[in-house]
Amino acid sequence: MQIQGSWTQLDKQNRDKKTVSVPVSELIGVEEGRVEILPQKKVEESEQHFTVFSVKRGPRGAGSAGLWAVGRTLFSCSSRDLRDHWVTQLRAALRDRSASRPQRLLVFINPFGGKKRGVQIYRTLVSPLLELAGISAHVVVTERANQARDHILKKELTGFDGVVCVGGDGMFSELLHGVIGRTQQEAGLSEHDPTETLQPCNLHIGIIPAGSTNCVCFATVGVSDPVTSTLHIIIGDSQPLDVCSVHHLNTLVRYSVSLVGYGFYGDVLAESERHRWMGPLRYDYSGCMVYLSNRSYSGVIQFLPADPKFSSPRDNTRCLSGCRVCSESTERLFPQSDASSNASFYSTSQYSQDSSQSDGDWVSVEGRFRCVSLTCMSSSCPRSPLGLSPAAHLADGTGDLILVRDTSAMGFLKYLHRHTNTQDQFDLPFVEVHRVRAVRFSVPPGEEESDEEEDGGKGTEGGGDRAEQECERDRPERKSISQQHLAERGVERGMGDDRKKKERGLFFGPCCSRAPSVSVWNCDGEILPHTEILCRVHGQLVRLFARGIEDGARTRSCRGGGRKCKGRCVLHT
Ligand SMILES: Nc1ncnc2c1ncn2[C@@H]1O[C@H](COP(=O)(O)OP(=O)(O)OP(=O)(O)O)[C@@H](O)[C@H]1O
Repeated sequence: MQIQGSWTQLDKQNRDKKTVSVPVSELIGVEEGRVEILPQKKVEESEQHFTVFSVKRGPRGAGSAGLWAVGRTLFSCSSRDLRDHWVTQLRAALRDRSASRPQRLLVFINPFGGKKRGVQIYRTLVSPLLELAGISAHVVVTERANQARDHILKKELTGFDGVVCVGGDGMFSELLHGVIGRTQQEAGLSEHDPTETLQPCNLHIGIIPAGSTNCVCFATVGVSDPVTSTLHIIIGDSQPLDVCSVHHLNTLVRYSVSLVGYGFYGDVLAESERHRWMGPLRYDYSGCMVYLSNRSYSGVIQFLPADPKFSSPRDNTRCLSGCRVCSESTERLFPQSDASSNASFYSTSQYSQDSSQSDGDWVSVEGRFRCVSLTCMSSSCPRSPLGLSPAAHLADGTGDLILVRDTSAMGFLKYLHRHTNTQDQFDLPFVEVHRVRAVRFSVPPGEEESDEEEDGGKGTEGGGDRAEQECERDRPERKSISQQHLAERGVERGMGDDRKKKERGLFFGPCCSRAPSVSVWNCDGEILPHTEILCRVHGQLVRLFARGIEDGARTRSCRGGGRKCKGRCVLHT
């Protein structure tokens, strides 16, 4: 049952204005006196006043759904005793009814993420709110890539209720790998075995968006806003999240929550890594260049379909806060009575990379594709508000596999454009979408990249681009994953293979002087070092301090503490 606090606002003539209700679970803190927290802390001592801080939802409307702010309500009492009584009672209510709230957090700040404002964002917006809520934080400002992941994997974490990153999707990925890896180590499980039923992680992950891409935050909260995310952490929201493990020959390559993409999305990432010096603009530039190059790739895709009776990628539903499909999946994924059923569901034979189509359940598709994408969530972002797969679920143990077959340049543009509006991007003859539990990808015999050792401009070092080199000096070890793989694979060499010249669009020819026979995989913004992979979706493997996207129509609008509420309120018991 949700306990509500409600009060009536009074205007200057002490007349009732309106009654405001706030669930106790959405109270942030109570302070004696007249207090302001943001943008700067101001305290005015007063024996008869106290200030209540609570979650305030932003006005409904384009772009603000899901935006939370700090609501501030000033109460005046007839005596100091009465004031103290209220403060004590409210603090006790907060303590008693908030078992899920974190008390101690481990925070990692990437000082180089996005516009390099991570430290400032934490100091000015996050830390004051954590302090108000009585949450203590141990803060690590990272000095190198993968420091946060290694810290979580190796250091003592006793006493922490959650780990938080201040950064972008890359930082989130570090925490994801650290938390999953640590949990499996402690459980004595092998992450490399694709048939293993991994142990769900108890340590919650919080994301304070401060990167150039904050897709995971946007897709799980609905907005990319540091204050909103901090408030979700404070009130101890808990959103389970499916995670896809990517394997190559029985070795874990990476975990992904948003996109494992081959073809267009892989090429855009590879191209953008070469233009890192451009900053966030590089994604637009690379998107245009790769689109103009008009490439498609051969591939064999095998997938294990999810049970269509629970949901489908084209059922026009949205995974919103309190999603029914996800809650029902919890019961299926973690049946109280029979813990072993999960293991048999994912039987060894079904996941063996060597197994053939005779596995029965596996479906096989072969052809030339513009892109092959697997996503465990809608992957909505400000540019694509409904995302790659609008009906995908955050926590139902499935992913959506989107196959875009080779088509004309105009056809592909139509597909891409539909991500930016409400038109159905799957309603095109060259697009198919499947809800799946696992996917295998291989290159047909004879199409493998035969020329990995081909010469010519390998890596970025040889490029001699000064701006790029200066940028890299700012970001020690940043080159370690994607750029290393690019250099090793020779993807940056101009992608040469004259055999494929005839497959280039004539009109767009100048943009793709040489077409490659294979693409690369983009795994949540990192390039994978392998082409042939096996992906498996692990239902509700991690938990975020979030609650999914709130349906604006269903949420209560709390206006307490707004500018018009000058603060004289009467509390109802
Ligand atoms: N101190 C550091 N120096 C260099 N790299 C770091 C540091 N801390 C974290 N990183 C790495 O930087 C990468 C990008 O960070 P993050 O996701 O926070 O920012 P971003 O701006 O969204 O990233 P990108 O520039 O890749 O879009 C992460 O993969 C992380 O591993």
